[in-house]
Amino acid sequence: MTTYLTKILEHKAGEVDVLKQQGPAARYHTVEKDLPPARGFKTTLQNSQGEIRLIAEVKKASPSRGVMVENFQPLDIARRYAEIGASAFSVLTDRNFFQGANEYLQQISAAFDLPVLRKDFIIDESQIYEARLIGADAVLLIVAALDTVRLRDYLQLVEGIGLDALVEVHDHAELDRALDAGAAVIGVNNRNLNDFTVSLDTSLRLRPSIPRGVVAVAESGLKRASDVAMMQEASFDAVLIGEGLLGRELQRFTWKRT
Ligand SMILES: O=C(O)c1ccccc1NCC(=O)[C@H](O)[C@H](O)COP(=O)(O)O
Repeated sequence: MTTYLTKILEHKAGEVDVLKQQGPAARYHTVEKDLPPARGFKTTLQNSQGEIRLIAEVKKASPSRGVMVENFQPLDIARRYAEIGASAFSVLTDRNFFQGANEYLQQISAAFDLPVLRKDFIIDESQIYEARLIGADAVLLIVAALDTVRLRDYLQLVEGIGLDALVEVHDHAELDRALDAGAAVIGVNNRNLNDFTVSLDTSLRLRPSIPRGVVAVAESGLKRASDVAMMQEASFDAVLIGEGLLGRELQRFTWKRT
């Protein structure tokens, strides 16, 4: 069965063929010593002492919602999110499905001193090198998109080049694979990437199986202060929010930064 995630990954494979020809790994090894150290995405979110942290997603459009922000000004949006107390940014770099761009990440990384997550569909190590080169401090690894060997290899590569990984899961089987591979930051995505249905119960169901010492992030579908309070009550360290931050309620929430 061709699922929506499969459709995204097939398209991504074509992009990766082009990217590989640009040789991001070789470029990385040439400039490695001149790159600034990555800002700690994991360390920013861990030891949250019961105060849930915000990873604010700069998001123009999505497959489930279409265009959400007309006249999209990523730096203005990021400034607003920094002002309300975001601890880190998530920036979509996928052009085809999310109207994101590497340039948005580069601009935000250069302008703010908060860690930046590259939110994309990683299926090849060239994308991890590219993330480092454009100023990302962390990358998203979606367990549903990677076999066990690649998940482990990519986690090692991410760590080897000084980044962190947010390892995304949707169910217990994926969580087991993520933990076996050595994930230190787990994101539970409440959105089913195939039919786009959202259930906050996904986070609540999986949270007890995420061990102490592993940073736990609840992702997607959080719209109200009560949703955030529920995730804090369930002992999540952080929430990752895109669409919900476009509304006033979550912009007025008292976000605590480390
Ligand atoms: O957002 C979508 O429609 C989507 C569809 C298919 C795959 C991924 C998708 N979103 C990526 C994300 O992980 C979200 O942008 C992120 O978790 C924030 O979600 P939200 O707060 O609901 O905007």
